[in-house]
Amino acid sequence: MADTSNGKIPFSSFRADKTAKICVLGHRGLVGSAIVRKLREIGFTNLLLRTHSELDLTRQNDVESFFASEKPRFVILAAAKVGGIHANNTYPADFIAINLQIQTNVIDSSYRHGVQKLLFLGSSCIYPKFAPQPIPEDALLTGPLEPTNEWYAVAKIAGIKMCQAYRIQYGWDAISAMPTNLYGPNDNFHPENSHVLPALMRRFHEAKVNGAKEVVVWGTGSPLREFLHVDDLADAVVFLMESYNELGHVNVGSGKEVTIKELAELVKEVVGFEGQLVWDSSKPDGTPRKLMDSSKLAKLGWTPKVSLKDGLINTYKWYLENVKQ
Ligand SMILES: NC(=O)C1=CN([C@@H]2O[C@H](COP(=O)(O)OP(=O)(O)OC[C@H]3O[C@@H](n4cnc5c(N)ncnc54)[C@H](OP(=O)(O)O)[C@@H]3O)[C@@H](O)[C@H]2O)C=CC1
Ligand SMILES: C[C@H]1O[C@H](OP(=O)(O)OP(=O)(O)OC[C@H]2O[C@@H](n3cnc4c(=O)[nH]c(N)nc43)[C@H](O)[C@@H]2O)[C@@H](O)[C@@H](O)C1=O
Repeated sequence: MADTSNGKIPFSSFRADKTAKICVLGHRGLVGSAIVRKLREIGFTNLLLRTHSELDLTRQNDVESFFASEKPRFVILAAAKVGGIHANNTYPADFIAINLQIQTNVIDSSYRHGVQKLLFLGSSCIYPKFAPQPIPEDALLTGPLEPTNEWYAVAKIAGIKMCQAYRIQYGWDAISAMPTNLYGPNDNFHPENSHVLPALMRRFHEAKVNGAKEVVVWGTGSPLREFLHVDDLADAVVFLMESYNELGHVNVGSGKEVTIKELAELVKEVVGFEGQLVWDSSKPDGTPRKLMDSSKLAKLGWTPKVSLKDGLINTYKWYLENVKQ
């Protein structure tokens, strides 16, 4: 593996010691659970995990005591207040305050208690609403944000900047990954507060079971979105922990985009719903397009594996086995 260090922080292998204590925060969520699966699959044996009720990451003193006593070597921060367009638009205070609290507490305590490397997860919504497409990393802070998720985006931008500031001031190895829209096992299938893909999977499934003739889909169907299976994201996170230790954040996308209408048709087919789609244009479309430029990650040597069709089939199987009543 090539030495990708920036010359300031010594580069050391993440995979070398499978007994290293790795703290994955948010391990029961979509992303955290996939990262735990991946780490276990490649042989890590000393994972440090806490549920939200065991450790509320918004509580500074509790986070401080946790890091002081546990002293993990690596931290992957996948705990956050997360939701789809409706949740982001309806609970702006929660999205900015909870995310700022969690990430500030975790990043600062990790640094002060000797964590060797931390990975922070942002989101493609950090970029301006009308960023150039595909969106390169340096489009950050070049224009106004999409209003439906600006509160969450501002918190995530602060997280990236905090990692950069600690690297610059203290020479500490904190890196940030920016995933595109994700989906897979352990997603949130809430009817209103979830993201589009799990929301539609549940709605089409319930319509099929109940013999409904129509399913309502939000917005106009014209926005374009890029989807990445969460197992690919987990693989990319491990790859970045192993091979990246520079200042700039890194986009993680599939490179493939679909309109919401195309996505709805695909989910409908996978679920086997045979009725009609009805578009509710009173609901927001959000940003018109957000395809990320993931060439930086590709040049480092990582590419995704799971196609959207296969990922949908795998996720619906998981849904049938784990979620439906
Ligand atoms: N889902 C997506 O499409 C995308 C996600 N991301 C990023 O990936 C990360 C993980 O997202 P995702 O897995 O989808 O989110 P989930 O909502 O599935 O999981 C979030 C996890 O964080 C935990 N959590 C929330 N608040 C607290 C708290 N105060 N203290 C302790 N734990 C807490 C949750 O526990 P509990 O449920 O018990 O509250 C849950 O386990 C986030 O940073 C998100 O921004 C980035 C791009 C796209
Ligand atoms: C990951 C990302 O997720 C959010 O941004 P978003 O991409 O707009 O996310 P979304 O999945 O909620 O919607 C995508 C599109 O799909 C349409 N849509 C149709 N029908 C449903 C539906 O039933 N539910 C939802 N949620 N959307 C629907 C919806 O109107 C929109 O046009 C941000 O929170 C942001 O913070 C963020 O990081």
